[in-house]
Amino acid sequence: MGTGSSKNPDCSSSHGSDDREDQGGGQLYVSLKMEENSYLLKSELIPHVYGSVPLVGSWDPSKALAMERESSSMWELSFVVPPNHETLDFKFLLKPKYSNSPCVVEEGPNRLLTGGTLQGDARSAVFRLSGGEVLLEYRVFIKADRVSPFDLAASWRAYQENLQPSTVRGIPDVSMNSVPESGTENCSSASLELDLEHYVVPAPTTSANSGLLYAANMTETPRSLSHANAFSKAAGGASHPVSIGVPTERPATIKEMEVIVPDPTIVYSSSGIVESKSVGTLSSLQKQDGQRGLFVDRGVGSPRLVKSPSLTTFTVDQNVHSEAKDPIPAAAGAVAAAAVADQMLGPKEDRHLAIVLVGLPARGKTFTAAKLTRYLRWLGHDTKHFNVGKYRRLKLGTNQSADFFRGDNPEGIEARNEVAALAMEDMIAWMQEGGQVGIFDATNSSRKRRNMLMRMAEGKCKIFFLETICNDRQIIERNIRLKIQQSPDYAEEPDFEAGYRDFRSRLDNYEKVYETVEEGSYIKMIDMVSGHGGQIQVNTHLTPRPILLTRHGESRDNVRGRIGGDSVLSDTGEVYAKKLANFVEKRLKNERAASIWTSTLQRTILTANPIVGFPKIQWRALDEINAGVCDGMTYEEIKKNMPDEYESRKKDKLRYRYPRGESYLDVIQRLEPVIIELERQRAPVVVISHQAVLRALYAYFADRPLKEIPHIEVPLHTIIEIQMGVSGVQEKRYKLM
Ligand SMILES: O=P(O)(O)OC[C@H]1O[C@@](CO)(OP(=O)(O)O)[C@@H](O)[C@@H]1O
Repeated sequence: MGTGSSKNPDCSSSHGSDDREDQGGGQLYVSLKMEENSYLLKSELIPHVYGSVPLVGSWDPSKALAMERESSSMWELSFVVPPNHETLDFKFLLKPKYSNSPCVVEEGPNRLLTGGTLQGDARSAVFRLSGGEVLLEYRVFIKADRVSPFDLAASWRAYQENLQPSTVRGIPDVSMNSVPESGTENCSSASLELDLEHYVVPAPTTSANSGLLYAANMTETPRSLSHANAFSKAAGGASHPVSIGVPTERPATIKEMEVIVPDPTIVYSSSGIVESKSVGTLSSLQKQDGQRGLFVDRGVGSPRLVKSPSLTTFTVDQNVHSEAKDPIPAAAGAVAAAAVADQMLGPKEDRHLAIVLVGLPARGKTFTAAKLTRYLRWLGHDTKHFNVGKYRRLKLGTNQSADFFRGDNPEGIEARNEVAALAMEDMIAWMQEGGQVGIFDATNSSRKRRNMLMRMAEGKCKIFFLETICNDRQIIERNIRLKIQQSPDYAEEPDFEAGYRDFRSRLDNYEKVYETVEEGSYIKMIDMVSGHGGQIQVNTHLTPRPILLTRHGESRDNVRGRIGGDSVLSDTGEVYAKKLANFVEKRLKNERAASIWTSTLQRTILTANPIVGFPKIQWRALDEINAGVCDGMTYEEIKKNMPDEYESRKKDKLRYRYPRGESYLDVIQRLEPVIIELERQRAPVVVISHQAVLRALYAYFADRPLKEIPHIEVPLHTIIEIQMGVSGVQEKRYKLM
């Protein structure tokens, strides 16, 4: 039975065993916990699990699965053992958090789980550190339950409370194939070589997708640089002008990035709060109705997302606290801000809005700003990201020490205000040329600075503050370390510790004078990444995870050239479904969790059918654009019988709405909850959907302009892999047939 081949685990080895035997049927849900009994040393050591099956690294310590903190003393990890690995040998090991020193494997024999039963009685895990002198002991709790595939999928955390019974052709909304469908084997490894690279095809090149699609380093560059080629002119004669003639569109380097976690796209923790207040300039908007709320037709299986952030943002702050226990979608701060923007701009496209970020350094402001920019652009608002740090670096250079940021350094304060004012001037100038939403990214940490910005905005644009507050020391610590590694401010600093000390003292200087926002209109994001009392959400978004987008296999209607409909797959489409299953198995074989999302239409469900081992979710929001009265017709028939409709669509495909059907803009709107859920997911997702829908989803990730969406190439039988990482979004295409 199973693999269970017990190699002697050795921390320095990196070979694996994958001698699968297919038993079929079994599905073990394993839950492992480790409890610390003292904090001594342990906070620096992350417990991991590794063992005999590929899922837990095939005895390769570098592929061991990390446990996550469940509470201050408890670590947790749960996973599903694939059906053909009913026997699982494993061990716990400790990996140092920050250094490269070797990991430490627990003492004693391997732990053995056979058919859901734990052999032996080891209730603790003992580790010997520092050459055997220090003994660390953890209590361990191991639980294995045999679950039916359906139970497993249905109990899947993200969807636990959100399922509605399906009325669609008797197919469950959530399902999980535990056994390969008969016939799947025909198209096994033989037809799809192991080397997935063999199937890579170039993505259609656009200015936007040459490698890195969107990242925070694409923020605006001072106009004075692009217009006059001399920054110092517009800078009001401030000291030390830097290089003249830096190209505005110069290629980004990682070091230029201002990417900082925490990532606000992480699931809300129990204590995650979005506070909002609408006063002054926004008050008149409270009267607007909620018709333009963000969440429209969530579709089957979509999460029940409390209530539309666009409504919440207009309530008084306390109301929102009471909602904090609910699973508000991740990125909600950004989404809430987007909703405000959406409401404020409304149908009158000539309005201008400045979203001014506020927060201490290392609180994720730039990350939020970049996300917000992409999201608002996707919604169709002309949006730009102005990063004051970039202005400062271009004007004053990258080597400002912590003293420059002292609250009692008048020259420093003046120079910083000057660059902030310059960025604000640029933003307003851009708005006067038609720009709609400016994201103003700086600490803006004193009331005086914010007053200056409000004065500058008077009569020119509306303004609201988006404050990010994080009280979790661990997260701040991690962000600081990332900052030293990634910020251009420390690019020239070879000594990490020196950089660390300098940034710490910069932070102290900011903390001394920081004033939380109490004026104007604001949204506060408070501890959105962390929680207390066992709810720490670790930002696994730091690890890139793929999103695979594909159309269904060719359908019978595709063969006939008929649009819409709900036909089954053609023979070619069925071959694709098998190849896709094979691809997914290989591409995601090292992932401990992933899910398959389809629409509710047969052609996507059937395409997903041969994929085994992952939960499948149907979303009505992923259904193809509704062609209304044209559903089931060919384009030729529409042209002949409804020439006006045909011409109107040709003229403006983005806005054209099929009679009794939908437009691309409608599709974009109904996809919002899908986007939010995709952002929130920490595991890979395979989205099997349709041409129009995938164009809209792809455009979001690729940051493609709205007007291009209906024309984006999304061919059949091709997988678009989107990699979501801190440094931006990357794309790879595989053509399987
Ligand atoms: O917006 P256009 O370019 O017509 O593309 C959308 C059309 O794509 C089709 C195929 O022609 O999608 P699908 O992949 O779901 O079959 C039609 O059903 C749908 O109406």
